[in-house]
Amino acid sequence: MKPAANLVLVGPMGAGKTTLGHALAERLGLHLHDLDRAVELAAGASVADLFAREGEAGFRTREKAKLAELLAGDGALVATGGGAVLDADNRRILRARGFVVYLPVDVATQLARLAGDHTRPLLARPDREQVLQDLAALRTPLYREVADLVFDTTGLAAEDAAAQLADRLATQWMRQGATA
Ligand SMILES: Nc1ncnc2c1ncn2[C@@H]1O[C@H](COP(=O)(O)OP(=O)(O)OP(=O)(O)O)[C@@H](O)[C@H]1O
Ligand SMILES: O=C(O)C1=C[C@@H](O)[C@@H](O)[C@H](O)C1
Ligand SMILES: [Mg+2]
Repeated sequence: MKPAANLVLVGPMGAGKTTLGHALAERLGLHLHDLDRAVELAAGASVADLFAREGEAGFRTREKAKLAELLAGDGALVATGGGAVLDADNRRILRARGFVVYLPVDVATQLARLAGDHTRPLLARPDREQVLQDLAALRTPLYREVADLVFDTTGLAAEDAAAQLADRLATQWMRQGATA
């Protein structure tokens, strides 16, 4: 088993990485580093503004730099953005520096959860269902490639999911020696 480093949540938009991440942080007594939020704070601009100003490529460059920064030390809890796994260097660093939990979610659930959302530029179009299906086809293998644990939250409220995930981590991630 790889040595304990950082605990990282990956998965599609609306999987609950940020929401579950906050609930998990409270349970584990850790601070949640939300990658999207960290990029926004460093740039002084929202994800949507960065996409508009710099294109997706500009956002991905910022996301990559911030992910490397967050995973440079040990013991951090990080919620990534849905596209962080696209970059091969990111996947390498996730595997090397993180105990990675993949939160899968189906497209119908994503559509329902993100119905009123205007903060995710990739969904700022009418054919959201098709977009989410195309993203899933491309990205599901990448989430699987980096995952140490697949944790299905279907039917669970975020708080209950956090409680169950904390139990699973107690027998897996934390027993490897991570400080939580
Ligand atoms: N387990 C859950 N049950 C019900 N609703 C949830 C659950 N997890 C998240 N949600 C809701 O889904 C929406 C999106 O969740 P969240 O922002 O945590 O997704 P995310 O995985 O961080 O997405 P992104 O990749 O875009 O950052 C929020 O409104 C949140 O309240
Ligand atoms: O799935 C994605 O590519 C994205 C997810 C969000 O977390 C943000 O990082 C941004 O909206 C792009
Ligand atoms: Mg998020």
